[in-house]
Amino acid sequence: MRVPFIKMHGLGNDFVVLDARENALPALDTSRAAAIADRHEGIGCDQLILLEPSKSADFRMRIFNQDGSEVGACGNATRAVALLHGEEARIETAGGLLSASPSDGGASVDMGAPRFDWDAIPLAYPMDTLSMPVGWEMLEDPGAVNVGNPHVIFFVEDTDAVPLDRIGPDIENDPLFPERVNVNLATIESRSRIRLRVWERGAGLTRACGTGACATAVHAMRRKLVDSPVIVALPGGDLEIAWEPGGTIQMTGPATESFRGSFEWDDYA
Ligand SMILES: N[C@H](CCC[C@H](N)C(=O)O)C(=O)O
Repeated sequence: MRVPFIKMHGLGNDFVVLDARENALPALDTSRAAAIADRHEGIGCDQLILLEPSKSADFRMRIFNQDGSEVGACGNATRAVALLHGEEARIETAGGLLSASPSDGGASVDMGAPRFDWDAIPLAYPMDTLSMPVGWEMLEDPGAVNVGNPHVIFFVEDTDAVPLDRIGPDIENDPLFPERVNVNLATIESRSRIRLRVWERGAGLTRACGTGACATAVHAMRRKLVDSPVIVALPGGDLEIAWEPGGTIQMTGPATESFRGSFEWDDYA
């Protein structure tokens, strides 16, 4: 069975998008998702995105990390599929109902309300998620936020001075995080700008992480370190994040279609 795909990215965080809204696809399982996402033997991407019909929204977006794990949110992919859809969209995801408005070269997305309770992150036991009494090597005093997926955020003097490729997997897989976690390293440059590097759950170091930018901005606002809106500067480029306590998170930034192609479904088992 020949299957078309659209290759897209948000600030270099890249996706293979399968659009099954009109024509259903056979069930996509973890191993097939990982095989398609494999950068050496597959098409290659950070996340595989599957669009399907929805009973409660314009369409459903399913998100599979490069390791095949299915997760609840992907900020950069939400902007990409909004651009692909081409008009205002309400999008059903496992992490909640989102609304997106495409603009030229990108999109603005209402990412829903952040959650802070320890069991909403989730953590393995009760803890203050605004200032957690835990640490890994030179990283300490993190915060945790769920924005449809779990994030832990550390403030550091210099994001480039931390060996995130070595420490990231240790934190991602720590038993404190029963569903694993995305690891964010942030430097507060001013009250209107944050520098951010992310080790993503199930994908590793990426050039950008939209939900990481949302979680980090909200955490920095809760600690009264920045104002809203704030620019989050990722290796791949900038996102603008706005939030007020009690409200939902607004994320604005670019999205790009790289190319289109097709592949033989049965080649990826
Ligand atoms: N790795 C994330 C999913 C992708 C998030 C990221 N690519 C974004 O733009 O938000 C997780 O396992 O929760």
